[in-house]
Amino acid sequence: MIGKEMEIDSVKVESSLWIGNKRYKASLRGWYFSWTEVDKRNREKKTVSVPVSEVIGVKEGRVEIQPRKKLEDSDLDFTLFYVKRSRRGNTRGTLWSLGRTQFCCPSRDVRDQWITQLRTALQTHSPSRPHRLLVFINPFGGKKRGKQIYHSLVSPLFELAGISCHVVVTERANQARDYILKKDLTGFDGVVCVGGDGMFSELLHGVIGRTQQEAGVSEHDPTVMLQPCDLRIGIIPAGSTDCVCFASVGVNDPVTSALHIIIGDSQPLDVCSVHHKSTLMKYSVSMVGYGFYGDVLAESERHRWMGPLRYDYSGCMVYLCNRNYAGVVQYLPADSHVSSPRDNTRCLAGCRVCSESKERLFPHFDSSSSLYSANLSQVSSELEGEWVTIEGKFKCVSLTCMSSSCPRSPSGLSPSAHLADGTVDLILVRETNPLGFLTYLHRHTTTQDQFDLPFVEVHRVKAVRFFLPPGEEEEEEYEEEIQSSSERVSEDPDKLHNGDIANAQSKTTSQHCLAGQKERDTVKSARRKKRSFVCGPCCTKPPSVSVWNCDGEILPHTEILCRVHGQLVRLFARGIEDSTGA
Ligand SMILES: Nc1ncnc2c1ncn2[C@@H]1O[C@H](COP(=O)(O)OP(=O)(O)OP(=O)(O)O)[C@@H](O)[C@H]1O
Repeated sequence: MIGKEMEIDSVKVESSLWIGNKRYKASLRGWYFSWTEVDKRNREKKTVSVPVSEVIGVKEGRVEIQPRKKLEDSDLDFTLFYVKRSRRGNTRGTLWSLGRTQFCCPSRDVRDQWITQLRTALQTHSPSRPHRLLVFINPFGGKKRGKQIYHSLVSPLFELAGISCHVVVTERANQARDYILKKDLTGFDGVVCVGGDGMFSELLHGVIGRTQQEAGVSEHDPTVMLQPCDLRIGIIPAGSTDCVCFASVGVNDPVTSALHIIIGDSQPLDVCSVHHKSTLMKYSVSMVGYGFYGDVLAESERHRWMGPLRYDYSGCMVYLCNRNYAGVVQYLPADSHVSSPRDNTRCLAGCRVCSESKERLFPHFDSSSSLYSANLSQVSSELEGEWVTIEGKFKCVSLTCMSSSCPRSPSGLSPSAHLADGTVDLILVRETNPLGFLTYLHRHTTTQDQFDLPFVEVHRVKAVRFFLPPGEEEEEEYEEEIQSSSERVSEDPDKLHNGDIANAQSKTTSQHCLAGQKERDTVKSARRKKRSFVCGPCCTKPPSVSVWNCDGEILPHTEILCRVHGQLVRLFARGIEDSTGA
């Protein structure tokens, strides 16, 4: 008899269940819920096994949520929703969708026991699932489909999983960042953005800034040990660039990301702080690039009206200019015994290098030393040979905390970079001929090694300084002009940001510092934007100095210090699942 087969303890159930007219032997044992088809002669056939940690929800009756919600109430049925995997095209990652199976039980009692036990198992085996989330939607990101993506694809899944959400549709840039910095966040288990990399960056700055405010840590001190952030960040990709999502999940698919959030995945992420003297400029998780990548961004800003095409156009134009920039790069090498940018490994879900990383300590940093001396010998002697110095002319200098893979470059800027090992990859492309540089760029789109070129070098590092060679320092006059403009801005914040008056209120907080910085950046960027990085018939003297592109934003200074903060934040993700094993 079916009823007698039922055996229950806290997380163990076994009984016959029916799917359609086929009988299955189902069991819930520890971490797995499995069902095996049994034929009329009691022979066992194929087994399906779902980890409890990947169950999205268990509902009474026959339930459908897609394409629209439908419920057929019945005393004998229950519906199980879970993560289903499939491969997507030529990308490395695994696409997740919502799996659904309707089970019919022999009695109502058995049905209720299954539901109770499955829900208990969920609580026991998935303690880090979020219950309440703060969601920010950028209605103008990407193809302007953020609201539609959230309401049609994501919200029904959150509802099914019993997650309650407070949704804010942003009305201006930096609203999400300011909200996180200022408002009461009690009760939220995480923050989620529906948008692109720019929206993610807002959440990143909000979460890091808030955590440091509460811990009484000054973000402007480049030597300080930042406090790791508790609030996890989720990304629902809906932008024109979804690089962070792509590099941490392997695909940019809203449903896959929503399911990772629901099951409470947690992926630590290294963050690079970028300082100029004693001022925090920005945090970066993907790319900080000078030279080619800076020029392309600056040029594309001048052609915003072209839409996404502006990147291709600007890329071609800047390439044709064949510009090189003089600079001094200093770096603090990471331990080369642990990993290297050319070891041909990939940072995948459960990465051993990341999990063994103990790079959160930063033992070599000497806070008393001058960081930005133009006198090279002075800098070297002060740091007693630990920093390596390279001076030369570069096509580009890039730093990347992660592989920075994207659909166009599936392996990314540095294919073997890790998400959370406390290091950053420094890529130096020295002066070369246009064909050589084209080869370098083209290899990003193929499987060929882009570092296997005589003018390219790559180093795994913990910190980088960049400054101009003696005699080519940043213009003081320019600096002063910017300073006085930003002072005027601070006096009258309305002039720059309508409705952003709150920025002027708490002058001592991190929020104010960042907001004030943003305004200074705006003024500086506006000036820099006027400077053309493309030389043509109208360009008399090509600029000798480029700009830094920091995760898609132009930095207002050339001389910077970048420092990695290992595992500073956590995403609702698990790294790229190896699709060959999925
Ligand atoms: N309501 C809004 N109005 C204007 N800008 C906004 C709004 N909400 C967010 N933003 C800003 O828009 C910028 C771009 O947003 P997002 O990254 O979501 O889209 P995107 O299409 O990928 O953008 P981009 O290609 O310019 O990086 C972000 O830097 C964010 O600060």
